[in-house]
Amino acid sequence: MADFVGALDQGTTSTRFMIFDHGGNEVARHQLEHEQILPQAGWVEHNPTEIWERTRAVVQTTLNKANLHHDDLAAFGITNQRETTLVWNRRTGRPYYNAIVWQDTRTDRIASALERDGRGKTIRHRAGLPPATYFSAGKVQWIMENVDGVRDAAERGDAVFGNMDTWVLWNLTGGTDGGVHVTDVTNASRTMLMDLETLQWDDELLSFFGIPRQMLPEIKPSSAPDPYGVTRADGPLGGEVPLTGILGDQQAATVGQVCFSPGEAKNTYGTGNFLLLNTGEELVRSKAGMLTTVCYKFGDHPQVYALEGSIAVTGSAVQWLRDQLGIISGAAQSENLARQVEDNGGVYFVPAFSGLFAPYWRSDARGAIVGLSRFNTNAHLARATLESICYQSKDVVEAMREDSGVSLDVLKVDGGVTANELCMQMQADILGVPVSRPVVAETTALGAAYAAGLAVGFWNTTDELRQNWNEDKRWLPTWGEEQREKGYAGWKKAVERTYGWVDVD
Ligand SMILES: Nc1ncnc2c1ncn2[C@@H]1O[C@H](COP(=O)(O)OP(=O)(O)O)[C@@H](O)[C@H]1O
Ligand SMILES: O=P(O)(O)OC[C@H](O)CO
Repeated sequence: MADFVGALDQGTTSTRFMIFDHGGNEVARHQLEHEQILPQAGWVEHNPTEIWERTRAVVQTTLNKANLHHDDLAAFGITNQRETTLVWNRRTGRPYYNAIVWQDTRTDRIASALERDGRGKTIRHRAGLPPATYFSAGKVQWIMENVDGVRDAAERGDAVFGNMDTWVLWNLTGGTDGGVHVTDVTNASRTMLMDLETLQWDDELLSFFGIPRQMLPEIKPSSAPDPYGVTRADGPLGGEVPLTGILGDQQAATVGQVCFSPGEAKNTYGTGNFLLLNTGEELVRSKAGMLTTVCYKFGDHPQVYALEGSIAVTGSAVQWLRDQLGIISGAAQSENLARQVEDNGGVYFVPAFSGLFAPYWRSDARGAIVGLSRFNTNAHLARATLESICYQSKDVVEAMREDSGVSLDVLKVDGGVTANELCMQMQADILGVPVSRPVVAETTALGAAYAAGLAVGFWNTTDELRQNWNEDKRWLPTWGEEQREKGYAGWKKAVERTYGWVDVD
């Protein structure tokens, strides 16, 4: 058996390829950003051709950096930004429209109609998701209604739908020349089209959005001993490697953090934040604004479910300070700027750029900075931005406790923002719970590598994977209860100020 496993992480801001050894250690990586296309307020798109080109480039460069070849890889795993929606022509390989990103709010009318006319109740029960702009089905409907020729092509069987896992897999396995059209259960569970119990596309859900079944990829397990396909020899790997793992990126991070037992949770801090709690084989239906989602399904083993608190804007609020306001020149500088002041100076920033996701699900909310006085500076705003990441996480931890009865005794964290030591200290203070970061912070790619490697016997059991997890750093709470309650009360008041800002009806 080859000595390494490769994993592609096609994320919201960048695409990276990483190679891991048997101990779960990183051997090499390369990463490239892609353009965020913002055609109008609330719209976010990616160019799928650019994403495929970036994929080719990162795979080739990583192999070159490590001086490895395709036959050094026992398996290839894919993880991806979830929900982001693409429709392309299976004969020409050409996309009909840019990929509509999960953060995009153009489908707010579609989502609010679902809620008004009662279909939302069926979607909540069957798909485990609230009707919101976030998920794929409304985006497919929008493309069919607004892009010439797509509906006819879909009915003829020419136009196909996929999230980014499916797009990358289709291209890696051959594109118009034999590409496979497949997704995994975790990605399918984010479309609003899959029945969470049967793990199959559901005809009634499809009819809500007018989506013909032949547009959809085949749903497979997240770890597939019978491979989805092999990389084509004239592709970026230059040879055949079995493609045996696919996980949506947040489920991948849960696997990379070895949260294999019910009650174990992780919080990933990237463009947005995503807290997932493993609920085992039990499908827990949320009453507190969490999503029910498939956590993973390894081969023939029963599927494992999770409760998820999805937050749309966290790291991207830091990017906003950099790109739109220009008050920092890089994300890391947010820490230095925020350290210039002792506290938020009364300022709260609710970055509801895409409405509010969990646990509020308010598509009528928009961002607000409140509590300003003449005393405040950029440093207070930087601090309020980092605090907003932590307060939004507290909101979902509270909701999770309500749904599951689980009180976390430690929060496992990962993702780009966890490099920010001040933010992690604030998180421990605001939650009143220790925060723990692992040595291998790239848990998303690692989780996809684990799924792919388990399928081919590179790793044999989840217990073996647990041995690979080691703590890098732990932050302990320093605030008293009174300070914590006062700070949180201010946050809750600020959140209320964002409601009803846009009219979605
Ligand atoms: N030191 C830092 N402090 C605060 N935010 C950071 C820092 N470093 C990176 N980020 C934020 O982390 C995000 C990138 O994290 P990453 O895990 O790569 O995200 P994604 O997988 O969503 O592309 C960006 O939004 C960036 O603003
Ligand atoms: O690409 P990320 O890390 O921002 O994750 C995006 C999520 O999968 C959206 O649901």
